[in-house]
Amino acid sequence: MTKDSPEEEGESRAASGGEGGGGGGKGGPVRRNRADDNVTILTSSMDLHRTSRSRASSGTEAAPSVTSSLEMSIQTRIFKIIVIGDSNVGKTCLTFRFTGGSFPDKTEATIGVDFREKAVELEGETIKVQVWDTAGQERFRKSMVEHYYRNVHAVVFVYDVTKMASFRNLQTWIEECNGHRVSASVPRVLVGNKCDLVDQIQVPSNMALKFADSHNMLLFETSAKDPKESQNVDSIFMSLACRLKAQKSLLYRDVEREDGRVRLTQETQTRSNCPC
Ligand SMILES: Nc1nc2c(ncn2[C@@H]2O[C@H](COP(=O)(O)OP(=O)(O)OP(=O)(O)O)[C@@H](O)[C@H]2O)c(=O)[nH]1
Ligand SMILES: [Mg+2]
Repeated sequence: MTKDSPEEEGESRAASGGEGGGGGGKGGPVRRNRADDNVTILTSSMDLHRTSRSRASSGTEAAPSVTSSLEMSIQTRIFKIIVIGDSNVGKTCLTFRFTGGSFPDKTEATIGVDFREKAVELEGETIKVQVWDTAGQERFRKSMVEHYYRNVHAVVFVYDVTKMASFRNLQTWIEECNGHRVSASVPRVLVGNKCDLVDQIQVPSNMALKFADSHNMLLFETSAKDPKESQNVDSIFMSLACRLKAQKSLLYRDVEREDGRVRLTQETQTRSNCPC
């Protein structure tokens, strides 16, 4: 289902793009990273709600309440992560598993985009991971593509391990991503989904790993369906959140009120103490 874009508020608080390189693709065995001990998942939500910042923005009333809302929202950075790939590879199920902790009974082709969000704690900082579950079918995505890539912080490319065509098409998805001026420094990961279908696997791990390495991406082979893989699915998003946190830290130096709206001035600084 297509919903209102949360971009405006995400852009205002999240670190723009990212720096420091993709950082993945170390070679060796397929990464099956487990969530870091320093990571705590606080809450999850299947719908993206308006945040305190945007509510504060609309009012012109008492400054103290605006200030306290801002103080709360300043503490919460948002990382926008988009999930891209062929239709039917399991993008909706993977994002559902991460944000909701379960496998959906039934899914329909995503139209436009579904937003899902989860608050996590990394080294004492609460961060909102905002997942954009995009449509794989061209007819359901063409009017949205610009929005997908705008101010994105990380990209998850998904293929179905039981469908070679979905793996071959990754090149096209990467080209689309590059064509939308997504910086090479924005972290990207590769996910082979549906590993529970062991008898039907068409894409060998070594082939996927080679591809991931050549594009400087980490590879995760997992299953949105298998509950035992739940932590591995979490690791996909948590590893990106860790890297983004390590790359940038936002400082809000100034709060101005302009024409009845609150405007935040932001500054970034590099950090290098990611626990992952
Ligand atoms: N066996 C198995 N089936 C899965 C898995 N993940 C998703 N599926 C199934 O694959 C089908 C497609 O899943 P979706 O998550 O809707 O696929 P999508 O990539 O979001 O598709 P679009 O929205 O059209 O782009 C559904 O029937 C899911 O039940 C998995 O890990 N294992
Ligand atoms: Mg979908």
